[in-house]
Amino acid sequence: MFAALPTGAVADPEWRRAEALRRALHHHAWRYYVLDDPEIPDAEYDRLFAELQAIEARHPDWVTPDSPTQRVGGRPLEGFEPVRHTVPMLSIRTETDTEAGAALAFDARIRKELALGPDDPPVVYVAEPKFDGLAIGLLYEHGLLVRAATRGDGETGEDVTQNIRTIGQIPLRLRGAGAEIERLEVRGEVYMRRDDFEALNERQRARGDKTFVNPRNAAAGAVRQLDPAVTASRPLSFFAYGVGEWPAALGDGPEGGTHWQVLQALRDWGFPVSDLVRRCEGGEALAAYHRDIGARRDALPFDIDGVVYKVDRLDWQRTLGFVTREPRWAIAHKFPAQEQLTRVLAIDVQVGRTGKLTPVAKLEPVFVGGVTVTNATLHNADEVARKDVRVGDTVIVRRAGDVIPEVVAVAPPLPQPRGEPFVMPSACPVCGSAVVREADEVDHRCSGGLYCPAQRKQAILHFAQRRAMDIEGLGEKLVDQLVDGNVVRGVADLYRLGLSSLVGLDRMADKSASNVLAAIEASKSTTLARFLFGLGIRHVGESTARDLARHFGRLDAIMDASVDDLLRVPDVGPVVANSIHTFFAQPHNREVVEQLRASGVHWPEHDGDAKAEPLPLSGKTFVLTGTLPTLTREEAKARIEAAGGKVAGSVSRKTDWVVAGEAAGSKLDKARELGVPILDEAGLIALLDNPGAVSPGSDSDPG
Ligand SMILES: NC(=O)c1ccc[n+]([C@@H]2O[C@H](COP(=O)([O-])OP(=O)(O)OC[C@H]3O[C@@H](n4cnc5c(N)ncnc54)[C@H](O)[C@@H]3O)[C@@H](O)[C@H]2O)c1
Ligand SMILES: [Zn+2]
Repeated sequence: MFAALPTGAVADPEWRRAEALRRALHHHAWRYYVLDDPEIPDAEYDRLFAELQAIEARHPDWVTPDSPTQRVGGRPLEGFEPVRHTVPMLSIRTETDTEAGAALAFDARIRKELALGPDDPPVVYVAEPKFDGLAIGLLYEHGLLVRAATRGDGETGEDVTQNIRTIGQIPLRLRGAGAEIERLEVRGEVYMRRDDFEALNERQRARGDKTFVNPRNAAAGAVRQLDPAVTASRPLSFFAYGVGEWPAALGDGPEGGTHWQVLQALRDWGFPVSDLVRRCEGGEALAAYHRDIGARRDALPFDIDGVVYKVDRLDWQRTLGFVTREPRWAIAHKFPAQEQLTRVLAIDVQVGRTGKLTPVAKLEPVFVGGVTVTNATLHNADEVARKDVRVGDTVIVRRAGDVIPEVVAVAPPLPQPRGEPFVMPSACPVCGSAVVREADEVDHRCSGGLYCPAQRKQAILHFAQRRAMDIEGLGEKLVDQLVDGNVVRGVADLYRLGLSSLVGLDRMADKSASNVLAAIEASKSTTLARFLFGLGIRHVGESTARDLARHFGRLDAIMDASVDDLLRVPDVGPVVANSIHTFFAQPHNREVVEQLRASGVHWPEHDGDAKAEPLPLSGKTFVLTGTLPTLTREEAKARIEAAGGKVAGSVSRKTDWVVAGEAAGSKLDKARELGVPILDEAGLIALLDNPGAVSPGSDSDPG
């Protein structure tokens, strides 16, 4: 026999859809509330939630008690002590319609529920930003913070007191009259400012760690840490917006008491209360508030996802009461979402003014944070690999405030088969020069600094600056015009400029044009150090340029120097040496240098310090121990130093020779242990007389 066929609701495709939605919403609520690591943007979650609500509204008998529409938040995490809320911490009914009409509809509903007639005065509301963070209940006894709890599932939260104590904006002791209240529970939002969030992610990125999706999840994750030291290391902020239990000491709440008074009291007691909160009379005023805050949203230092309207009179709040998971006297009126799903059409690489390569996702156009976005940054190659973003994937794009849109994560399901993993090109997509990535750096860079069109403006400004070629009058505005008008394509073109190409440019009279030309002409006579610095080779600042000029004396010697040759310059390490070598290995950079020389740029050259005969033992370190048969310590030291060597006090791996005499002690043992060559006096004299003959390794052990 077959099992009975499903009948009634179970066979209904809409019932099956509701089941699927419940399953999906449970999964995403778990990722969001329990793990602080959502897989889909809030807007997507809200869309699924609204769809389920609509089905449940048509079929009230299908509503299950565990339906996400009937519950608040998520289960508390194990590892925290559970805290039962005396007054439940609820959700707020969300109005996703971002048009002003939603405010009017809320006002109309409140008037109806309060049975107000057309002749009654407008209802007074308090309108507040809806901070995008994590709700916290703070319990104070006799003015002292005794417990802090998360919302959890609304009934039971997590005890996060130790973590909350690390947040400077949360008072540990209340001020003024607050100190006298026997028991007070303050509600508010822990959040992370946008700049703090960007800086935190920047640090994560630099360390090669996973970045946070948005400030809300970073804040929630920081509060729900088992180790308070981790919380303390994350920059968290706080706004208070209400009280749970109305303090018994204040009576039953003043007759005619208002939410506005509560906020003022919270301020007096030492809590940060947003100065964006307003009293509004009637629905039109709420709609105006929504528009006003919406227009200022991008400029705020923190994320908000909407505004909250609350009936001001506390007695009316009590009259209106609650439904399952939300109060009837408040509503959240949303703004356009700052995160959306879209598809990656391609991953391009952009070259910045300083040669930095940035992978950028080309997106299917998507409306996010109030604008249509078609490009979003992926920061660097490591970041693309860490997030594993590939062409064809669906991703979460975030655009908040003035921060450039960013791909924050790949969203499941992944397409099958997937695209190829992204690889950084080895040649600059703009100029074809070699792309390099230095040790300990996350960024890839184009090495064609002098030639690369992406870096033209920067290169010319650097070249012309006072400390380099000193071309007075060639500032940013003029360079912009010259490059944008295609009059100048690189530094070499400066020496081909004539009066006709300058006159007629914005703010270029005959006089200033001839001044600039004269300055360009005068710059032809320069020094090798200035010229080198002006080339804009990465890591070659003024002082390195001077060292290079002194050491090599001639430009050709520097251009042809090997990395080893470059390493002989004092203070030049491997990173700098490689950077110089790579720069001159680019044929295009060399061409520009030739063009500059051909236009008459010149400087005095000399043979360079490098060519002077080096002392035979320069760079060698000796350690003396024991009594030598004929030479005193001082004599031995003087003779070593005259040959360019150094005498050190203790033996290390950097020691080239130990010179040991009678009664040599621990230094000799150390030399043996490290395998440092050992000389007796005769060996030392032989070495001083003929440094080439004895090399480290051929030791003559006196013992
Ligand atoms: N991306 C996902 O997978 C996912 C999953 C679950 C939930 N969510 C998101 O979570 C939100 C739903 O959350 P909710 O039901 O927890 O409630 P809610 O965030 O919509 O509203 C209640 C909360 O608002 C906060 N709040 C901020 N400012 C306030 C103010 N001035 N006054 C009072 N409260 C204020 C409080 O923390 C309170 O707990 C939705 O935005 C939803 O998209 C996303
Ligand atoms: Zn380039």
